Amino acid sequence: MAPSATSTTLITQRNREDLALSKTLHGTTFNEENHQASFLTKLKQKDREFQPAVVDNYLKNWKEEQPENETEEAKAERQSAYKAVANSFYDLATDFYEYAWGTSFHFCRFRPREPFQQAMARHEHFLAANMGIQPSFKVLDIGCGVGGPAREIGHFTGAHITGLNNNDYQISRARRYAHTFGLQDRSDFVKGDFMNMPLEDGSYDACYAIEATVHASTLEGVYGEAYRILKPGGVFGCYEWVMTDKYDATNPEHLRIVRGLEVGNGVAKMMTRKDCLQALETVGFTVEKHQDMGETEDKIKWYYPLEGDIRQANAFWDYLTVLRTTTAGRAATTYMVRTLEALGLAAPGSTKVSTILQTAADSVLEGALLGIFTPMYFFVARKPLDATN
Ligand SMILES: CC(C)=CCC[C@@H](C)[C@H]1CC[C@H]2C3=C(CC[C@]12C)[C@@]1(C)CC[C@H](O)C[C@@H]1CC3
Repeated sequence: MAPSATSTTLITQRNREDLALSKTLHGTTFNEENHQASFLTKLKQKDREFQPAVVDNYLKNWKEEQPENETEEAKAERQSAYKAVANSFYDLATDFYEYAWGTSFHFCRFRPREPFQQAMARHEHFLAANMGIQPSFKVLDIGCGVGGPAREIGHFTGAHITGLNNNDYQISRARRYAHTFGLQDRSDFVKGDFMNMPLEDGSYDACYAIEATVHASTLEGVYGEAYRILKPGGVFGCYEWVMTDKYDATNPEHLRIVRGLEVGNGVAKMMTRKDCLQALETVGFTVEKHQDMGETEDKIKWYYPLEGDIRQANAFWDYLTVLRTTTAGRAATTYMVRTLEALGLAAPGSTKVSTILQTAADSVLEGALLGIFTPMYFFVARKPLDATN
């Protein structure tokens, strides 16, 4: 069902509030003329009172220190706050991501001697090719970040891409990048909640999500919306963040890693591989392909930039990427941010953000090394041709 008139008014009202909050936090860095500002300028320009409040509010979503002591009620409360969790996380983390990683916020596989940006693009092409995206297609990118994958897949396939995102700061950046890179005529960006998409039933030929639907409160909710907006016969492709079958929900060590994945990445609840396949089936998709792309014989593992194996870097820019993302590089960033904050050259709260991101990297790496986590559970699913909706 498309949203009713009352819910549309409510959505418009919330969107205005979100935008006002985002503009307050980012200060002048939200403005068009500061789009290209350096990371250091962005750290300095954030609102000095508002940023620490956003950080503290974000962390309050995990009140109980020991994950095994957390009540079902507390977990449910966080799940229902999924929107605020993800929105405040990306308000805080986006500048750090762009500084260290680029404009495509996901992991990828690597071939020997393959430069980082090329590998990232190949990962996006792999998804688009497996989905069979054609130039005539109308495609939705669910949780589009600042639009890196939408631009790459748009150029690669020739299709029209709509990016859907609930974070105003990221949407404004995605729109400006689309202009800079000449894709403004074949892309647009819509502000909205992917659990309640402001889009018509049966209006897209294809949709995809790259490491984004993990921010939903339930996978049935977001996959159900993907199903609704697709035309009969439409295709949904995804790289999903999930806990693998090796994950044991009674193991305190595993629970600690899950907690790190959640706090460090703006995730209200990590789901399992089984939850993912079950949700696709429940909402009516036919699963055509599914595979953990992280569990391969690849010589160079997808997590190498976080692990810090600088020998795998292949291009000049890769050395800079790896230097920023390794354990030492991450610690150096936090040290730099702490010093800048003490000198008044970075807004208060910046060091806490850097520390939250350290937790992200540590838990991603620990989960990967134990084989209990993958950020690239790949699937292609189809809405049946005879679906009535
Ligand atoms: C959050 C989700 C669902 C997906 C994003 C995946 C990755 C792009 C990020 C996961 C961990 C992130 C970290 C950084 C960049 C983006 C990620 C790799 C940093 C390297 C950014 C700079 C900080 O100083 C350290 C961060 C570590 C974690």
